Order: sequence, then C-alpha cells, then structure tokens
Amino acid sequence: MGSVLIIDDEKIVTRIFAEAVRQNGHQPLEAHSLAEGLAVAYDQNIDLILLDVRFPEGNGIEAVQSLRQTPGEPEIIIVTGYGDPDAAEQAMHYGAWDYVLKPPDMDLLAQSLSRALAYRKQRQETRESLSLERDQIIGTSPSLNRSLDQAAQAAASDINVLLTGETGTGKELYAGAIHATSARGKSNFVVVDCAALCASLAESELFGHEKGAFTGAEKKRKGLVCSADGGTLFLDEIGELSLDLQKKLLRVLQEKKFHPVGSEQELRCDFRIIAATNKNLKAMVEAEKFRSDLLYRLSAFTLDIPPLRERKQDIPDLIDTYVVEACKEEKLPCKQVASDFYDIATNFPWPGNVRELVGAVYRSVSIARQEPVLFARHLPKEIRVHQLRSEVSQSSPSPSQPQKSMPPLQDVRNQALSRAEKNYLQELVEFTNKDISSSCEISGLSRSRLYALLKKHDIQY
Ligand SMILES: Nc1ncnc2c1ncn2[C@@H]1O[C@H](COP(=O)(O)OP(=O)(O)OP(=O)(O)O)[C@@H](O)[C@H]1O
Repeated sequence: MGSVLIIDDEKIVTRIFAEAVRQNGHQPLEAHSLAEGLAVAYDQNIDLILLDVRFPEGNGIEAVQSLRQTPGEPEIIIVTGYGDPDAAEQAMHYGAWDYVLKPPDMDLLAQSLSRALAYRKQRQETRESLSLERDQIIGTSPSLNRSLDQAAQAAASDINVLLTGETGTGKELYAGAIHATSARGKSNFVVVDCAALCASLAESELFGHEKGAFTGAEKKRKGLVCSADGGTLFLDEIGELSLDLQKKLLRVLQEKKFHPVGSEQELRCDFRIIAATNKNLKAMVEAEKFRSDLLYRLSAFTLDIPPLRERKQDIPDLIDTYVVEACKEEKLPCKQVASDFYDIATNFPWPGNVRELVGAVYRSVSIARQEPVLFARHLPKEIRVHQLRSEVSQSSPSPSQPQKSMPPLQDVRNQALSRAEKNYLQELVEFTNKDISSSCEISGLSRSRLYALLKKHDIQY
C-alpha cells in the first residue's frame, strides 16, 4: 500500500481521485493548494502525488522539483485539464512520472499509479543493494541522493558515462567515486583536462609519441590513454576538445586501438571513459562544434549533477566539513558556526556551486583567524550584499508594481520546511531527553549544526 497525495484546488476532484486511490488499495491524502500540498509532503512520507497544473497561486509544474525534494522523494503524476506538449515536456524534465489529461480514464490512471509505485519499490530495493564509495561527497538532500543512486548504477557497469552539470557541482568528485567503486577501482584513474590540452601537443599527450617524432621529442613517451590501461580515463571539459581530436578519440573509442605519434605500431588499451562537461553538447552538435557520433558514444549513461541552489539543505553540512578542513589547513583551532552564517549561506544562489561555497568558507576562516565563532560578518562581502539587497527589496515593494497578494512559492516552501524542521527538533529533544549526543546520532547532524538549529528555532535544551 502506498500513500498518495492528491493536490487539486477543486474539492470535488480530490474526492473522486481519493476514492479511486482507495479502491486501488492505497491511502489517499488531499490538499487544495500548492502550499498545503508542500506542507503535507514535508510532514508525511508520501510515495506518489497526483498534481493539478492550474492553481490560483501558480503553476503546479513549477512545483514538481520542490515536491520531488520532500522527504519521501515521491513520484509525481500530473493530471491536467489543459494538454500542452511544452508543459508535458517540462514536467518530464523536472522529473514527473506521467502526464495525464482530465478527465482521466480511471483504469489508465490506476495503471500509471501502480507502475509508478512498483518502480519506486524496485528503486528503493536496488538502492539498498548498490552503494558508492562517496566519502568525499557531502550532502543528504533528496536530489543529491538521486544522483548518487545513479552514480552507483554507473559504477556497477562498465559503460561510458557523461557527467553534466554547472561548474563546481562536483563532476570530478563523482567521476572519482564511480571509478573507485567500479571493478576498475584498483587501476589508474587518469584525468585529462581537455581545456588545458595544448593544440599542437594534444595528440602526443593523449596517445604518446616515438623518440624523434617531432622537434623536442627527445624520448619515447607513453600517452595518457595508455596510462589508463585497465582503469578509467576521465575527460574533463570534453566540450573543449577540438574537432580534429574528437575524430581521433572516436576512433579510439570504437576500436580501442591507436598509433602513438610517429609510430607504425598500433597499441591496444582497455579503459573506461568518464567524460564531463558544463556545456550543452546537444546544442554544440547542432552548431556543428561537437560530433554527434562521439556524443552518442560518450553518453551511454548520462548523469546530471544538480546545482547547489537546488539542494540547499546540503549547505550546512558542506559548511561544517569545510570549516574543519580550512581550520586544519590554516593551523587554526576549530571554529563554531553561528546560525546567521548558515542562514545567509543557505539563501545565496551560489552560481559557482560547491567550489564557490568552499572558497567562501576558506575566506571566512582566514578572515576570522583566532576568533572562535564564524558569524555572517566573516562571509565575503558580495554574499552579505546579496542578502541585504534581497531583504531590502522584499520589505519595500516597488511603487510601480501592485503588491502581490500571494507569496512566492520558494517562501512558502521555506516556511513549510522550517515548520517541519522545528517540529522534528522538538520531538527529537523530547525523545532523547535533551541528550545532545544521542540527538546528534539519531538526526545525523553535527553537534555545532544541532546547536545552531536549536537556537534558530528557540528550542530549550
Ligand atoms: N558534494 C560535494 N561534497 C563535498 N565537496 C564537494 C562536493 N561537490 C563539489 N565539491 C568540491 O567542490 C570543488 C569543485 O568540485 P569539482 O572540481 O568536482 O567540480 P566540477 O563540477 O568538476 O567543476 P568544473 O565543471 O568547473 O570542472 C572541489 O573542491 C570539490 O571537492
């Protein structure tokens, strides 16, 4: 039996769907606005959501990602009275399971529902059996967990993997984890930064050369491809590879054979490729800047790593980890982190993702030097300015725009999350009889993070 949340502003619709869900042996829950739906999804462990599109407060499709990130990581079926192919595509892109038109054929809806629940059960079972050596990858958000599951699947096979995602999201980290977990984990992990390959020497760097093959080739040299024999060749920034090298790489991928520069002898190597890019390779193919046959070969398994702004709940753990690391490197005593530091860092959009956050933590630690607590004041100025600007613009509506009567979805989501967080902490403190060590153990929070959250919610301990 699964728990199915129906979010629709028309009560008659939620009632009809609830009855159908009950008849199929599942437990229905109803919500009549997106905000209410989000609050229920944060409070309860929901398996699947039937989601309407048009709400007085906004578009249901825009809420798919937020709903997918609630604790139950539910599957979502969009049920709408207004068929729109673009909206259907967008819904799939955001991770919806199905897109069904109203009034739905109840048998078909029931089929879609049970398939989604069966898929979910299977995913949970395989998640338990597959794991990834992810020691360095910090975070527990649902979207990070989903990408880790995919990485574990990739590690269990030997096919080529294409990692996509914005700069600084951790593509190299994932590549290393996939390699370490895979059957090739004991052999070499060879990193090639395609953006740094110098055009005239790129071929010899990749494939090696014979002595005297060109001016300056004083010794025979083994290339990076050969060093990856038995292991993994990680091609970072693959979108930067010239068309000429793309052609040569394609041949190597197809035949696993190549000639070092200036050599007649053909070498054979066995390696797996993991490539990474922050570019849109499909758009590059259309612009004839990337070979479609190479993209096809590389992307047997594609894994998109979400940007940090879509997994804000990982930010406090990342801060805790990197504060410890920065203090160690700077040979400073370890610092505590005040709640305003977490709050401002969590509100910042981090266009440079985790790399930018790590840089900000290091800068804050070095500014604070011997001071024992990191406050928001220690964060780089541009981050504090961003916070200030958003506070000022929220508190003073522009005179030319009528004041909105509905809050933005993000605010509603944050409030729902904050409420759920407070309830959880109150129950935790009660359950553990205010024992901080067991509270940390049960919640998985670090001591400093737990203290900060208790303080934030004004909970006595
Ligand atoms: N989930 C994470 N946990 C801990 N550290 C992370 C995480 N993601 C990224 N980092 C850190 O952020 C920095 C950037 O990561 P990485 O180089 O893997 O990103 P990238 O996506 O390959 O970036 P680019 O596209 O610019 O090459 C590194 O210091 C890495 O250790």
